[in-house]
Amino acid sequence: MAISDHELTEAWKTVLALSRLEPEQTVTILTGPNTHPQTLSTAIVAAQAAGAIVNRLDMLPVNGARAHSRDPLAYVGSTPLTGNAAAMAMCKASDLVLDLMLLLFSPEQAEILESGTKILLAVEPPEILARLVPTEEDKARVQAAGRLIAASTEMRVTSAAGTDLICALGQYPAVLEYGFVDEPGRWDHWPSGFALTWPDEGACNGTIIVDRGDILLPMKSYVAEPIVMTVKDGYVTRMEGGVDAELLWDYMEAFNDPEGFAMSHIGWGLQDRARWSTLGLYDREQTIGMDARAFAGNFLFSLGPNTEVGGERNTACHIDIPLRRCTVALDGREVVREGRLIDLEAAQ
Ligand SMILES: O=c1ccc(O)c[nH]1
Repeated sequence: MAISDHELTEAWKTVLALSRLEPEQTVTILTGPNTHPQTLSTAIVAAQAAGAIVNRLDMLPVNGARAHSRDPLAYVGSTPLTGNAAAMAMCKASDLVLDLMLLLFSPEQAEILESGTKILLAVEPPEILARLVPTEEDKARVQAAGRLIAASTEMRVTSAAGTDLICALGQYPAVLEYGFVDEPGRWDHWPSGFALTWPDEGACNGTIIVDRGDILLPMKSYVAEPIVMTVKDGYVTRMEGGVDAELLWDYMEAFNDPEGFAMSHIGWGLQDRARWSTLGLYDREQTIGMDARAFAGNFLFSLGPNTEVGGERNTACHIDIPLRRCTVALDGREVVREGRLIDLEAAQ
């Protein structure tokens, strides 16, 4: 449902203020063919209102003839910035990049962040951006989860459906997604509201049941028949189930890359303003499904890349699978119980 330019401009002003944008700082807005015009026009107004020097860098699309999905998160790793020294120089010379195109899971994103530039991803439609404007409370909740991840050596995920997954932790940092970029060199995604990390390489084993109603992304489907995934030494080695399982496997095989079957990030949803059911009300191409990734109490796991945390696995195949009704425990301490969030701050 549409929102007004005024409402989205105010939302941008809030997010840029939370991101500590200062007068005279330089903002580069990365755009592409799928950038929403209202998101762009209101970002420009809000960034100028903050006194920033605002540039636009419009990128030509890549990978279109290789990908089997139009979702920008479906085919990752190479972007219009890959091998593009001029565009990289502009991003690195900026204090803040507003990514309205999607660089996520690319070595170029990591390289820009290393220069101290902040990157904020924002590609959801305007009404979802406005509904999920981040807050300091979101940040506090995600940070509390991140502290627990950083202090833990094991994540165990179980469910009545039969999930039983054990992941060793410690090799990789916690990645916090609370929707704004308030530190130099930080990446975040507006909208979001979840914490994640990666299992230690090769140290993730067990069974994951993707049950009825659980979500496959970028398919944007609610699974109708359970998928039984066998995880061995950090890779999904078997997928058994009905047509959902066959469709997923067929899609992943198109990449012809065994690294796409590796476990990627693992974590849980903390956003109580996001809902499991929202995805079902949108056409597939209208959203990348951030409500599905962020709804409070999900267990979100992913397959594919680990470049976000400095890993070498730059596979183009990236699958996100949020599960309901799981229990997630860190060194035995439950953070989600049967799909319901445990309030860490209250429990402390
Ligand atoms: O914000 C995001 C989006 C996709 C993903 O896999 C991780 N975080």
